[in-house]
Amino acid sequence: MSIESLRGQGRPLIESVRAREVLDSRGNPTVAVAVATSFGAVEEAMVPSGASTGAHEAVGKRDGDKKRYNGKGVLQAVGAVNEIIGPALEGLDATSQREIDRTLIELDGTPNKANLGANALLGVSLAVARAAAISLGVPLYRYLGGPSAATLPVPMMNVINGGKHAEGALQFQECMIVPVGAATIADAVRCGAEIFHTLGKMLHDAGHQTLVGDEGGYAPKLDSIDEALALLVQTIEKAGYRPGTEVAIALDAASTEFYRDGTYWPHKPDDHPFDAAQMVALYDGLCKNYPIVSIEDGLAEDDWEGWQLLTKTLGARVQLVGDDLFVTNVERLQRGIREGSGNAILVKVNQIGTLTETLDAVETAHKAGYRAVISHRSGETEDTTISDLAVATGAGQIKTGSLARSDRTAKYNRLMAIAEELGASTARYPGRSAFAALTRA
Ligand SMILES: C=C(OP(=O)(O)O)C(=O)O
Ligand SMILES: [Mg+2]
Repeated sequence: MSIESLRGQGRPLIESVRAREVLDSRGNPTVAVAVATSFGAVEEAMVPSGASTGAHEAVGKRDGDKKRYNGKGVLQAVGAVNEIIGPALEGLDATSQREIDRTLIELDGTPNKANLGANALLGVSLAVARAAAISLGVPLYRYLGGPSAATLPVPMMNVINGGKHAEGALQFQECMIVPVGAATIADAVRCGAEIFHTLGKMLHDAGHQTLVGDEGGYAPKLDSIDEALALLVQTIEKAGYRPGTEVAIALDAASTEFYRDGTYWPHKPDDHPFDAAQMVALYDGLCKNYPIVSIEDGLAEDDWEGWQLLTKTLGARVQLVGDDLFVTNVERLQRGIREGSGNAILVKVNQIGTLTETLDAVETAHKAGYRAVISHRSGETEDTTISDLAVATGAGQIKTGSLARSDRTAKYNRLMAIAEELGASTARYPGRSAFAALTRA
């Protein structure tokens, strides 16, 4: 028997691929895909969706039929999986993820995956990986990351929601707490929950409403980012932690959302406009006054020049994360690396649409000395694949919302389960070192 004929033997083959429509955390429809293998494994993945989406993201397919889910139905994407993608993958080795993702990209045939839909492709790509892992009897993080998958991520927990994720609140989209002083992921989660509840009480006592936004953080009507940050520092102290040393702060300005005609409007729509240099000065001031370790989308998605200035000014001291700027896209990331824009990438699986392209983005970042932060979307599901992905890639950081709403806590709970499975002597929690500058290759 030749080596060729042996290839594939003993491997789990894809027997069926089935998609269906399910609800996400905003009550909008999204795609769920189940993959069955010849080893008897059946695993499902669900696709998230963003609200402050970047212009350069891969495009998920929505039906546009106003009579179903106000035009947001995903039956076309479901049909693409059941009628086109599934039949093309049946019989393939489920462990050949790179070949499968290439097939998905070719079947779609467009640069932004608008033809079959990035939601259709991603659901299949993730479900294949999940089914392959279960078929081989290994957890997903180990299947994807091998023996080096032992680093739990430091979470950036979004406790104050603004921008597009909460009505009438701050322009800045996310104010996050970062438990850099915790010893384990379980300690980090407990610390986050304690601060979250303390914040709720402080907001209530100050007469603010304590309803939560899309990512489970509070959404008080605060006048300025300064007010939000001062409140966070006070809350961290009140909860019994030292701001900066034990719990740091991270921001996602999501500034593309308040960028119009070449200027930024970081305060209120009727306040005065800022140019990029003024925005950089604003961040410089905030970083001097508050223990900020990370700023995401400080400038807009196509303001490459502004990003260079931001990086020159703050890049040695602060993590500068490109979300809408890089959209988990290797080509855009490579431009940023060449030009010195940012020093970290936010990694969202549905921005690019396949697992291997996501892994390539993380690898490209790490090789260039950029950090990678694995991230949820504002519209999520109970799917916890990103928790495994964070451990598999050794990214060291995750952004997955607040300590309320089960679409967010599912990710934290999965991380704690992974840590327990690895065991205390194996699981690493990098703490502050997750934010130390990587050496450039
Ligand atoms: C998670 C985010 O929000 P969305 O999913 O709405 O893009 C983000 O901007 O980082
Ligand atoms: Mg963002």
